Amino acid sequence: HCWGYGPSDGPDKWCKHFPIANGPRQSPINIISGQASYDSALEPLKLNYDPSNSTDILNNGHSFQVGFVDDTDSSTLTGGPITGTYRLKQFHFHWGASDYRGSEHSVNGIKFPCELHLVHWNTKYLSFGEAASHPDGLAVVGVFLKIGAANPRLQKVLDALEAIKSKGKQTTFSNFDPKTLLPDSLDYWTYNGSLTIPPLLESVTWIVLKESVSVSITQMGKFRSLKFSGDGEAHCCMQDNYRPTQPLKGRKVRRSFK
Ligand SMILES: Cc1c(Cl)c([N+](=O)[O-])nn1CC(=O)Nc1ccc(S(N)(=O)=O)cc1
Ligand SMILES: [Zn+2]
Repeated sequence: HCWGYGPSDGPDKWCKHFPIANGPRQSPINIISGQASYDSALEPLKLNYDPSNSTDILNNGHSFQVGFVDDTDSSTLTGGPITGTYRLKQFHFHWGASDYRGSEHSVNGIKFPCELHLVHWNTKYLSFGEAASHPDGLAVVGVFLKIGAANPRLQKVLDALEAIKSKGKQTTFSNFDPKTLLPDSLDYWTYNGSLTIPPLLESVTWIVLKESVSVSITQMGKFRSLKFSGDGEAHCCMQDNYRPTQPLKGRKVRRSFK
């Protein structure tokens, strides 16, 4: 990759190779709750995941992701602000070097230590890659993680990190239900945005949950024990892998809750 999160290849430099970085619908954004308008037409989110669809966990050099087979409609997102059926492709996280930063979205200027992204693609297109090039192609559900009690639902994911410390490492990861990572309430904010890492494609309907889930300081340490670097390269801790918030440029943020 010619991009990363360091001083020479980080978010402020991405526009050199990806001019869309300065586009009209970039993500993430700071959500100002008082300016988000309630839309009674927004439906409840419907997330139906089949745990047998989870396949692997991979350190891709900028985060780690859990992959899902997406050749049938067995793990889907419907309802919410979207029309049609979107299939789960993968989930991953962004986090900070300290507990005071790490999330990509912020709420009234508040950053969280970590943010989970569940990435889905619109089945009106033939594949994720095809969908990623259309304005209604992708839908990502964002969940904030807040420092508190250790989250037992995270433990299976964090235990698997031992096997994928460095870039390119991958191992099997089966029978995991990502629904267990979600908070009780599925109230959400939604807006039209983009991928938050290159190619920064403006094809994402963002669905950011209002309620956070907990993560302990020790569990945060596990995230930070990963490496951006590959085996044999100079060790570079995987942390601060988040993009700063981007200008709203006139976009409206809606909320599903009163
Ligand atoms: C761009 C692309 C294509 Cl096209 C394919 N593919 O398999 O065809 N894979 N990728 C990579 C990918 O998924 N990037 C991605 C970037 C940001 C996010 S985030 N943080 O949720 O905005 C989610 C995903
Ligand atoms: Zn992400």
